[in-house]
Amino acid sequence: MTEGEHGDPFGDEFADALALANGTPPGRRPAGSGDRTPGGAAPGPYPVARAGSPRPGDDPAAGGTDRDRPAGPGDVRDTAPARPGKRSTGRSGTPWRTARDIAEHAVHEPPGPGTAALADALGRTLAAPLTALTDLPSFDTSAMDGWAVSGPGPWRLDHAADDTGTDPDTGILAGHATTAALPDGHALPIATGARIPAGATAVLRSEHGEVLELPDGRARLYAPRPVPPGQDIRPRGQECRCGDHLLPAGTLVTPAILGLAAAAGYDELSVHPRPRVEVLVLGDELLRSGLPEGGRIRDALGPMLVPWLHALGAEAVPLRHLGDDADALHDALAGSTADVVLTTGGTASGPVDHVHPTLRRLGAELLVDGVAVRPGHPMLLARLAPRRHLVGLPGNPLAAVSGLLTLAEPLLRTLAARHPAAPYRVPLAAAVYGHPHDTRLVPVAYRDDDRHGLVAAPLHFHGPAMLRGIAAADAMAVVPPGGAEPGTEVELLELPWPAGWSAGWPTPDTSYDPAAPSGGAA
Ligand SMILES: Nc1nc2c(c(=O)[nH]1)N[C@H]1C(S)=C(S)[C@@H](COP(=O)(O)OP(=O)(O)OC[C@H]3O[C@@H](n4cnc5c(N)ncnc54)[C@H](O)[C@@H]3O)O[C@H]1N2
Ligand code: MOO
Repeated sequence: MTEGEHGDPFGDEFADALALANGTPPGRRPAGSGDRTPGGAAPGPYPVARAGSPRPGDDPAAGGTDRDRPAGPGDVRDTAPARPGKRSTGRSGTPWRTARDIAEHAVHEPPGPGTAALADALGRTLAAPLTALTDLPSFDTSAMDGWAVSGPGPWRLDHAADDTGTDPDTGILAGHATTAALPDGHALPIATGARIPAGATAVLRSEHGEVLELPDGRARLYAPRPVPPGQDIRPRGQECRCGDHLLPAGTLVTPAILGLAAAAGYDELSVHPRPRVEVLVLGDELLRSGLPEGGRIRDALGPMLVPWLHALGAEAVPLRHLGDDADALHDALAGSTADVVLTTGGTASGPVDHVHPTLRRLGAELLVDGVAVRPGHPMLLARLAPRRHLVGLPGNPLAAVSGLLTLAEPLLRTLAARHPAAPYRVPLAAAVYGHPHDTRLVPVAYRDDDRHGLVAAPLHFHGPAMLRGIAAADAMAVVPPGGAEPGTEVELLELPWPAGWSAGWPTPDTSYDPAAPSGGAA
């Protein structure tokens, strides 16, 4: 870790804290690490102000007053030339909450709803209330294996089989029904889930009844104690009546909801479509397989982002690796039909960081250009066209996660018509150093604490280029500028793994193919 990596030489304390977190000795800086402006600008404590108008993101209204308006060349508010060292990636930037708010409101509403077969509805949002299409249960149902009995016992067991073919020995099975009414003083074997015959007043569990053979050769059923009327009968409509509202529009479809919908008679559901996201991975240095070698490294973001996006309710079209090719990026952005394009890398001001210049070339409107958050401050949000947006994630992997949670999640949430997660605050198990001015997002894991109950323990290995911390995390803690003491309640951004489960793993790219020779595609 160098301060250059964070792009913001805020003094020893913060640099040292980060150095500690990243396992490097604090207080020692590599020679020249203050020289973070390749153009030779003095490494002063404050970033050089950007040429042109103020950042639109500094004003919450700036990104929200003319939403969905087509972008035109005159919309480009970032007029600074994309020369290394000239564009600031330092302290300034849209405040973290404002950035999330701009992303959430970058589109007014989700695309119109459609219908989806039950299995395809998983992870989408109900566009209409779920209303019962039937009573549940739809008939009086036996809750236990035993006997349907009529009136007080003992009961005769010689009730004749009826014309539906009910076997007097097995009785009424689930999925079957008898049309004959059970006379008072009679009993008939019945299985859990079977329809209660007319005339039955209760069900006697098999373990509670005793069948005795009388001298006359006929069998009688005895119960050790009186059987209250209605015992172990689930009456029709106990859970709901046909027409009852089961769930409101806007509910995220989980596996449990699929079960309820099927029980209530649905074959398909009215849901909002998943927003389509195209992931463009930038960087010539990236390998798609094998071990890092010759200065090249593995692409860690492609494998992570596609399923993560799916968990956020989006559908990722097959991702593309574009290298550091400005024209390829231009053509990909110009030709994309996705609701959201997600780029990784190339957001800073290095010689092959093509995102800003390409957005200018396309006349895109920058809604957020840099966020006051660590890691990930060079992240950006741009409008390519009405209802088509680009989220630029920084290349450092944890910085990319930060951009995903800060900008992509709120935008996709609106597009997928999902509700925001309820605000969630948990005390910190240990102190977390703060940035002097910026919000920090820090991976945490839940622990049980004698004093505070559930606490969030900050994890090591949370440097911007590291994924080891987030891989072990339950959530990202939102640490305000200045840091937080142990026991301070901090807001948590939960990771979408439980939601991801409900959102339909595996993703289409990784779906199990029983015909595949290996027993399933990786
Ligand atoms: N002069 C300055 N340089 C940088 C600043 C700054 O303020 N001034 N900010 C730093 C910060 S903070 C970040 S974060 C990065 C953002 O850089 P880019 O978005 O342009 O990303 P790249 O330069 O392409 O890559 C950065 C880093 O991440 C690695 N990377 C990229 N993609 C992947 C991937 N798919 N999987 C794994 N690793 C990836 C890449 O190899 C680089 O090591 O800029 C700093 N620079
Ligand atoms: O290295 Mo940076 O702060 O985006 O993570």
